[in-house]
Amino acid sequence: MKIEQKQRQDRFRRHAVQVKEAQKMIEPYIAPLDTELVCLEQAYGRYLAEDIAAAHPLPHFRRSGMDGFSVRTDDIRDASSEKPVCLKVIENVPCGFVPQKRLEPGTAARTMTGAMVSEGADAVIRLEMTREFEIDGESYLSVTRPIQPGANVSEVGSELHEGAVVVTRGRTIRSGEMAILAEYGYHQVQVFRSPVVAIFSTGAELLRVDEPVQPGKIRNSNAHMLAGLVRQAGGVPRWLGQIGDDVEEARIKMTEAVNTADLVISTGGVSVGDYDVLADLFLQWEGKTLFNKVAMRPGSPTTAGVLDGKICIALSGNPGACFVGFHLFVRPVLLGMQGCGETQLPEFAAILSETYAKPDAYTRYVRGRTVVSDDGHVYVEPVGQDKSSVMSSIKDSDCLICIPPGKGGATKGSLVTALRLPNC
Ligand SMILES: Nc1nc2c(c(=O)[nH]1)N[C@H]1C(S)=C(S)[C@@H](COP(=O)(O)OP(=O)(O)OC[C@H]3O[C@@H](n4cnc5c(N)ncnc54)[C@H](O)[C@@H]3O)O[C@H]1N2
Ligand code: MOO
Ligand SMILES: [Mg+2]
Repeated sequence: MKIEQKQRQDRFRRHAVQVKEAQKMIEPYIAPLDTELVCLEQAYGRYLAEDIAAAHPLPHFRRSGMDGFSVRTDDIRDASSEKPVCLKVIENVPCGFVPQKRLEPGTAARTMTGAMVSEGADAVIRLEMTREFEIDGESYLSVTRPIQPGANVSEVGSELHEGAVVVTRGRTIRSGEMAILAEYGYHQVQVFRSPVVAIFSTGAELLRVDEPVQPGKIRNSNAHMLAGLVRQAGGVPRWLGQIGDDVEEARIKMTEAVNTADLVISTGGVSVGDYDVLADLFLQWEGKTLFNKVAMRPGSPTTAGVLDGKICIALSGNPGACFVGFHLFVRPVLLGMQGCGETQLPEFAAILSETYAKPDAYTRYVRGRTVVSDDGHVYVEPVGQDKSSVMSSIKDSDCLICIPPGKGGATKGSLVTALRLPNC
């Protein structure tokens, strides 16, 4: 039998692994990258490489929650409109200042929101609940009702106690984390290095974006979609260009990719067609092929392997399949390389808003949109054309609806599982 013929038969003879099984096959090769120190301004979107513990309690002083007066609630326990209580104002405490005097019975201090509550005080009464007046150049206030001890005072450590772990290693730094890091004085922070992801595309039909459209040819949309998806997952895309349908060219490109990146993704050429050169490469390369078929649609010919310790994921050329394959297989690797524990897309249960009749032997990941009804029920609806070759509906999806394998598809009103897509 000629080599070529044998190869073709090998290409047809594929064992489809389940999605979870395929993910597990990649897992042993995922390792967190080294770490680096970046300044806080550059830290947004990066993944923390250290636990952040509260170096001091928060707040670290007794803080007023209102513009008002620090008072001793005992002093005003019996205050009423008929019998107002008068307190002498002994000092004025703006934000950022330390009160100089302790409150003795019958006194109060003017204390603004965010300022330190005076010693001896156990509450802050709001300005609106008091009437101020002067006698002989001295300030007083009159109070006509009592307030609860602790009112409008944030006690030391009431938000965070000293030593509490506030942000854990592997967490993405977003606005809330930025705030905590700033509060605790992290002008620099240790983060995981961003994985460099080599991307190359195969296909003689591919045009660059700046080339005029030609009969039979298409512009390379996958490469740009993937660059966006890689960025979204914290990676740095490294575009290695597009190659024709030549297995030797693919071999050279794969070697270059492995030598210059932490992770490799390619698009196209993984099915059983005459020019599916990546499929051929994975049958005769020096690397270890992990799987070359997954029991899913779109993206069943998605292939993965390891070369020189680097994970190489060959995504399908069909844009819908490329998109789904990225989320199920590439994104978890990228997140794992950045120390993130939660690498899979979050699952949620929802009601299918219309029947999805297309049956399949494999699980389908249908591009969908989430809608919350007025009565609070969560629905998911397919976002229009769902063929693997359709690209234009990708932008409208915020989830992937999982349609289980079987003859019937899934009917309107049935409960389905969906995977939440990150903001792509
Ligand atoms: N006889 C069979 N044919 C096909 C099978 C099969 O089992 N038996 N599987 C089908 C399935 S499922 C899929 S998915 C596709 C997979 O195709 P490939 O991954 O080999 O991708 P290509 O053949 O290179 O291209 C497919 C399609 O996608 C377009 N494409 C390719 N690259 C890009 C790009 N960078 N940007 C935009 N569009 C791209 C390409 O022009 C083709 O139209 O195979 C089925 N066939
Ligand atoms: O598995 Mo393919 O991606 O359905 O079309
Ligand atoms: Mg093909």
